[in-house]
Amino acid sequence: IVHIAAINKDRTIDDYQRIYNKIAEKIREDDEYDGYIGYGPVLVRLGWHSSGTYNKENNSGGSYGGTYRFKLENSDPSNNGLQNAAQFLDPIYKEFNWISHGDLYTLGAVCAIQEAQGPKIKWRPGRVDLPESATPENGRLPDAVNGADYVRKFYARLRMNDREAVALTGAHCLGRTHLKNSGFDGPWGAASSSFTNEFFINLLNEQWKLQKNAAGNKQYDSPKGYMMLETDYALIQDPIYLKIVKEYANNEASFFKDFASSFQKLLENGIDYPKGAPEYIFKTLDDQDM
Ligand code: HEM
Ligand SMILES: CCOC(=O)c1cnc2ccccc2c1N
Repeated sequence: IVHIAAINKDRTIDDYQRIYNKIAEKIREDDEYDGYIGYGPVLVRLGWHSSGTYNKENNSGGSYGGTYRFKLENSDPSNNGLQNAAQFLDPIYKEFNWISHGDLYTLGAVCAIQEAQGPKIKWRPGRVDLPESATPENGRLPDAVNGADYVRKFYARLRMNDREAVALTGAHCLGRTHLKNSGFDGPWGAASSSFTNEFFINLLNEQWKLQKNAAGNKQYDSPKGYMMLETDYALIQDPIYLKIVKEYANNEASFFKDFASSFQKLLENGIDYPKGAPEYIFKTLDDQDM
């Protein structure tokens, strides 16, 4: 399968910055969502899940076709809760319906990370809405009740190495788990809407206890009300991952640099960009004194 980015010569960075600003202003406006965590984290998860269906073996799945908009994909149990992000983006799409769904989902995630004071993420337009027949089957997104071997193998399918895998999982500094969505619960009170290296610091500093939650699923809980999935905790069980976790816990700049490159790679998996294809770095609302 080959997906070539379609360059729309009529659209400039100003057009996409306008959409970015609309999303960023709406994130500020709709601040009550999920106990005042806000829409940032679930927008990041939508951008990740619409890209995480990629399979390097046959270059299938991924963000290009915007197939999350079809029932088969948005009703995948792995996508429980992402309807909130899709509904958030609906009015933005209605106002700017010249953008493809794949570009919108990924732009929303980049916006959410940058507005959460995370790193600048380079973003390239050109994804094209594909028909429903292009929708990947359910089951391509990762399960949370697994160890390091599973995590390494899963990320390899997305062409990610150990550093990229650890960096990407650092996005779990944002938001929380919801029993009704995934059968996991927490963190309590501590869920954050700022993008930092706190996830790695927590992994190393908290006392973790593996226990069954109210849904009977195993997760690691700490006395201070933090939680980790088994796939999170795997990052300190595996000696290679552990070394990288320590690096990011002690050097937020290194985490930011690796996250920015890994997240762009994740969002662009499966897409061939023609030479000279435009690449944008959007200004935050703060950068624009808005
Ligand atoms: C092995 C890989 C991963 C597993 C098993 C996993 C699993 C999960 C689960 C179970 C949740 C809770 C969903 C809910 O109950 O609402 C969650 C939330 C989240 N995940 Fe992951 N995840 C993984 C990797 C990633 C990656 C690569 C990113 C982004 C780069 C990411 C970003 C997020 C965010 C931002 C949330 C919070 C969403 C919210 O607050 O609504 N995750 N993840
Ligand atoms: C910085 C405090 O948050 C955490 O340590 C943490 C850990 N794992 C997660 C896994 C999925 C979603 C949110 C998660 C989360 N917020």
